[in-house]
Amino acid sequence: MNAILHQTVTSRLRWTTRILMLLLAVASLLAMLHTTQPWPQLAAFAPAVATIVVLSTTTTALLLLLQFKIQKQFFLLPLAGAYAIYALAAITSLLSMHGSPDHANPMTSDTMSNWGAYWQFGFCGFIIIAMAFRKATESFPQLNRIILGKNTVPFMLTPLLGIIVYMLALNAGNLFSAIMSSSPIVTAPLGWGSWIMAAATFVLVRAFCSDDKLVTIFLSIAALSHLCHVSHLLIDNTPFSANWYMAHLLSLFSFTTLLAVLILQLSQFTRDLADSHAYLMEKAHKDSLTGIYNRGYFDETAELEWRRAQRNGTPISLLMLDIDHFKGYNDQFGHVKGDKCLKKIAQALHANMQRPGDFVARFGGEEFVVLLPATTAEGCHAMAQKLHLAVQKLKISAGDHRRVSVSIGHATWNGPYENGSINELLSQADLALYTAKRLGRNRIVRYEDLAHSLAWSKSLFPPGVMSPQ
Ligand SMILES: Nc1nc2c(ncn2[C@@H]2O[C@H](COP(=O)(O)OP(=O)(O)OP(=O)(O)O)[C@@H](O)[C@H]2O)c(=O)[nH]1
Repeated sequence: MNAILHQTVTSRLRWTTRILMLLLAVASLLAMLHTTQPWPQLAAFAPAVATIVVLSTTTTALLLLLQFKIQKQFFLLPLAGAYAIYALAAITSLLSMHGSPDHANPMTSDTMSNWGAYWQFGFCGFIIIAMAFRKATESFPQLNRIILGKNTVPFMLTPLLGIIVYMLALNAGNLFSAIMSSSPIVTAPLGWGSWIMAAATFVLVRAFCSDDKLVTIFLSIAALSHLCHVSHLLIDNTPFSANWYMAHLLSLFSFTTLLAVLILQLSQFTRDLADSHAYLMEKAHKDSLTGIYNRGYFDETAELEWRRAQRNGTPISLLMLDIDHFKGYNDQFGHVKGDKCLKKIAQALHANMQRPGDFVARFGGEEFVVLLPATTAEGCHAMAQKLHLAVQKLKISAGDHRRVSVSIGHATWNGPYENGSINELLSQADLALYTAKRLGRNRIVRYEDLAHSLAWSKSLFPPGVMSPQ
């Protein structure tokens, strides 16, 4: 399957992304010029943004984990960790909103909460780790195999352990109140530390992975949006100011860009999977030479149709066709022409299947089987005549002014179903075919006629050979 994330982007997309990043930076700078300008107060804005961030980061983390499982690329794991950390932080932020929009943010106006600093550092830290792994595995792809071994589980637990230890240390063992605490504890230095971390993340994403892969491009946009977001929060976080709104909008942007690509990737995976499934089903059910259904498909479907007929109490018919003197044809014209002849006959038979449920399959060698659900013996006989004629109409020369012909035997089951099986019906049709061959070929024999002529059948079938009832 083609992984969109690792696809090289077209130069048009590369330039579009560069222009988009430039616009993002310019818009951010312009907004900074109107930092304190008050905007209409939308009380629901901050909770709405926090909710969207929770949903998008959680989904992104889950999709990245899914990608990791499919692609076995180790860097996707810390990347998922980065988004998981942000999801956790956004949930905390959402839970701690007590009517004041201040609490929607990791950083308050002039200070920054411990928790906010933790998530800013965690998010950026994990992205840097992911990029470092990506760079390393580019040069040493075998690293993926080593890392994906037994060490994966402890590695996955590390961020979780870090969060727990941090909370315990912070709040003397009271985990829940540590999560809910939004009181500004740490002052400006952590805010600046956070900004430096965001700036370093952007620079490293660009420097570590200056390739043109889709994942790099979108991570660059996400990292730049995040840097602008942190910058806005740091300058001024007065609720409902232009700056405050901009910071929130940027946070949305930074978390939805990668999500959009991941959703695109998922839809492509689903499409590829459906295509592969359809291709494999086709391969598994079709005969490679003639293109019609194979024996495996017949066995599966005939059993189902038998049970359906049993449930509905309707008749079911079966025809067996065999090309006459095909060995002689092969010997005379060669196997390549023999194959062509088989193909022509198979296609002619297939073209005459008109009712839904009717189908022809290659039973093996130069033998075909036709299943006719809900068809009486008379209907089946009419179908046999039609197929016999269809082969005659092909006018395939068998040499010496002869044409290739087929022998047909058919049988119909009218019940009681509990005393029979599809295999028994198959044996009856086979017996009728055998009789057609014994009687001189190029003809149709119905099993029901055999069954009514017991004396005849006894002479035809010596002891030990299955005879009609
Ligand atoms: N060209 C070709 N020949 C095949 C294929 N499958 C089976 N055959 C040939 O079909 C012939 C079947 O021969 P037999 O079973 O003796 O039957 P027949 O010569 O048709 O004689 P009757 O059925 O009694 O009329 C053999 O020569 C097989 O090699 C195939 O896929 N391609």
